[in-house]
Amino acid sequence: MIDLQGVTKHYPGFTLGPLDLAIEEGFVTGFVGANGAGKTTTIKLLLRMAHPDSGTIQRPDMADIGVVLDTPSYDGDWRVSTVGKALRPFYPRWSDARFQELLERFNVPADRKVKQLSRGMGMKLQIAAALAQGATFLVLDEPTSGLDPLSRDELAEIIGDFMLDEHRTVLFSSHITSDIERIADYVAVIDKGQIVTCAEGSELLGSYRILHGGRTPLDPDVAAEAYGLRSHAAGWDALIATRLIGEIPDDAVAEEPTLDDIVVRIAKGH
Ligand SMILES: Nc1ncnc2c1ncn2[C@@H]1O[C@H](COP(=O)(O)OP(=O)(O)OP(=O)(O)O)[C@@H](O)[C@H]1O
Repeated sequence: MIDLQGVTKHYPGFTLGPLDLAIEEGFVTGFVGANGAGKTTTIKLLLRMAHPDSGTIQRPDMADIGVVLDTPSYDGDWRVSTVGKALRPFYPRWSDARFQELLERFNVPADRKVKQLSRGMGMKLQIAAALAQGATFLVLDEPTSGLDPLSRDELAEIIGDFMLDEHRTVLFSSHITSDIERIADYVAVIDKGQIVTCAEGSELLGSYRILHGGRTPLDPDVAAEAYGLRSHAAGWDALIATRLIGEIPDDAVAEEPTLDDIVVRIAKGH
């Protein structure tokens, strides 16, 4: 349903792609990468907020895509109730009753101005709008940044409810990898404009190891492919693809990385 093939986008000093990314229908895909890796650019291309220089993008109709950004893009002087009225004409399946019901459930005051909403309320307003619109594909760009643990927990619950219908799909970018680990079925890792991997969560963690070595140096061929190799007084450590790890030296130990380890070491490069 959502498929990017050979997509590129050039900005001065940054190139996204060529990028291939398939987002599985019926699942939540988490999108992670360091600052400036290309997450928002990819999301903008998906949402037609930017045009690719090349490649093809298959996505649902815009009426089926619900968008949640870190801050709402509505006019700050609109009242929450005005947001519903303003969006209604653009979405054939829009439901005022559903919008009202969700605002009440999320405790978002209908008479409050958008600019007066807290971060958590702004996020919930956007979700209420996306669900009232009848979206089947939710795209969330950094929705949990600046949110307290309670609001992040509520978002996880809302996404869980949304996913009860097997034809619904979510793409969710975040720097808070614990949120990604909790919510996402698949995780796509982007680095310097390239998708490094996209895999089911536990498969992703299983496909890398943090190797802590002692005095025996890392095999040079493996070292060339290792990420974030660090030398220190007691030896070295690095993130290495599990398939590349042959014989582990006697004085080395392999441990399963966290998603943070993977993002950080990949960003440090070979
Ligand atoms: N409109 C633009 N004009 C020029 N450069 C841009 C534009 N939009 C993004 N970039 C550049 O593209 C690169 C990727 O930015 P992008 O916002 O996609 O990264 P990101 O992974 O979302 O980062 P962050 O986690 O910090 O939000 C950055 O170097 C950024 O400066």
